[in-house]
Amino acid sequence: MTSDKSPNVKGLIVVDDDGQVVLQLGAGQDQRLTAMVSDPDWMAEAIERRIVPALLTDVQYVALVTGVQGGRLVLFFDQVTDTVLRFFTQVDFSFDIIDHILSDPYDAMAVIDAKARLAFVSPVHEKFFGLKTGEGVGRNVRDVIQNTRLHHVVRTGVAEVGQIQKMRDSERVVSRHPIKHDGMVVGAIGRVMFKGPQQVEALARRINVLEKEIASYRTERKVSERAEAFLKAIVGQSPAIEAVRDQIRKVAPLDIPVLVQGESGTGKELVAKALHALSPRNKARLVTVNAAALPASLVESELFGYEPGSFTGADSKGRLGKFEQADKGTIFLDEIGDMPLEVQSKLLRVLQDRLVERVGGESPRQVDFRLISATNRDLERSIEQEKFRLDLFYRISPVLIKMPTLAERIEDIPLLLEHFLKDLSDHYDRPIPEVEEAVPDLLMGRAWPGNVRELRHVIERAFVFAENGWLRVADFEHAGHAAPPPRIAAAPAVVTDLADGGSLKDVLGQLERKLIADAMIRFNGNKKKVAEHLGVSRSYLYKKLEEDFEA
Ligand SMILES: Nc1ncnc2c1ncn2[C@@H]1O[C@H](COP(=O)(O)OP(=O)(O)OP(=O)(O)O)[C@@H](O)[C@H]1O
Repeated sequence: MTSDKSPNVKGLIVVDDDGQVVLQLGAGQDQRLTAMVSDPDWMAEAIERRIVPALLTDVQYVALVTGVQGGRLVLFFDQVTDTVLRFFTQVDFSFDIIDHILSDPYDAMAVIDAKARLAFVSPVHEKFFGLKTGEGVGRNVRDVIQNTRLHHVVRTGVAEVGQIQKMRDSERVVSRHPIKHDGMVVGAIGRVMFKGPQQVEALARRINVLEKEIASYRTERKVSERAEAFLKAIVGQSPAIEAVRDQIRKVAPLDIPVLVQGESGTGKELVAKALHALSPRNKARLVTVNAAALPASLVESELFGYEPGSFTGADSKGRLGKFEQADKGTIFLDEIGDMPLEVQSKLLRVLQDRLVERVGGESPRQVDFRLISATNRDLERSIEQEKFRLDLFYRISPVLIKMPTLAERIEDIPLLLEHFLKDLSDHYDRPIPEVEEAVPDLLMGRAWPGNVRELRHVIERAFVFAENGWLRVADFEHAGHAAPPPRIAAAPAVVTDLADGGSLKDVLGQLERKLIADAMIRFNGNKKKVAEHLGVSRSYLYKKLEEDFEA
């Protein structure tokens, strides 16, 4: 190194084999350094490490210890950066590391000074160029290394990274860095990063593959988190509901039909959603069909689709049936027990052959779906009464998941209460209320013929009355729900407003009209809210409004 700014030898001390100082030059005359090298412990360590810090209060040196005939030579260098000083202070084998870097058989390296003269060529690089050890040193880099640009780098002070350099008929990917001292370029270092662009391409390909793998793991994780969310949506910790969750986990990955049986409002649809979300078909659709809501005349075209112009009133473009929509996914046939017998026969054929024929179509189409069905009916009884086909029952129910009624898992009510209050607070954009201690007991003490759906409605009505951030027993009374004696269904208070007499059907009809009218007033005619509030479907509400109010 020739620059004044580069580390300089500031002095030296020579000691003989007995440890006596025999020569001192420059900084080596400093008494403190003399005392240091005269200390046998310091010298033993310095011989071992070869490069050691020599720190005085006002100046810091790095000492290099080397053997000479009849003794040792200690050279003192100054202008050492903190990092270098730290390296030599903290690493006992710093000399070995430097030795490794300079002679690493995989690391081809060349160092030039500010005048573009080679100062060092690593052994592997010398071998590559057919040079003997040290042969290139002192020569201009351009005369030794083909297509080098190191001389540019010392001139411009700008690094060049990842460049392809042709040397001796092969290409190498190289990096060239200027080396600065106190802001001045004192030299440059060139290193081979990869043995040829192919190596870089191979690396890029590997990175690509890894990136794709990571992306697919991320998607998988997201899918499984989403799937778990569907399981969590089935709120409850009772053994009965835990058993349902276990069954879902076991059965979901298998491609077999599942029948979910349970009273209305027990969460059958939630089970169907979780089964789909945890199945390998979760990237395709879950298509829900409510068999009870379909008039018999439309069931066929709904399920199997129709060709353009196949019947009056049909969409001129034709329509995909639900089975085709569920291709590669899951079809959920809700209320399957209410399906007319003739449709049951057609469904049976689809389940046997996995072929659907559109209304007005000529050739059947192959579809790939998983079937989940649900019913609140006792299908065995329907079979006895010849309302449901036995062969269809076998087809749809290789796995049967029975939903517990709310009465069978009454201990879940506090959790359900908490869950619905959070949900309602989000929905109505109100804070979650505190719950009076007696409320869970009140809810656990009554009968729930409508199961969780009914519980949700009761909580929602009381929530509307909740004031000052508290949900109290009185709010349930306001909502007309504390009145019935525990677990015995009684006529709601509104019955007293109804006209006396008439058959049970008439009285129930009147009661229904009154409830609908009250709700229409309360929700300003918003039919969606009215249907939700009363726990009926919107189509049922429309039908009732047409029959009873607009006629
Ligand atoms: N375990 C549960 N955790 C949270 N919510 C539930 C649970 N069970 C049911 N619900 C809620 O109760 C309501 C009714 O549930 P769902 O529609 O799944 O019942 P269902 O058994 O399919 O009823 P139906 O036979 O009348 O169609 C929904 O609002 C649902 O979110």
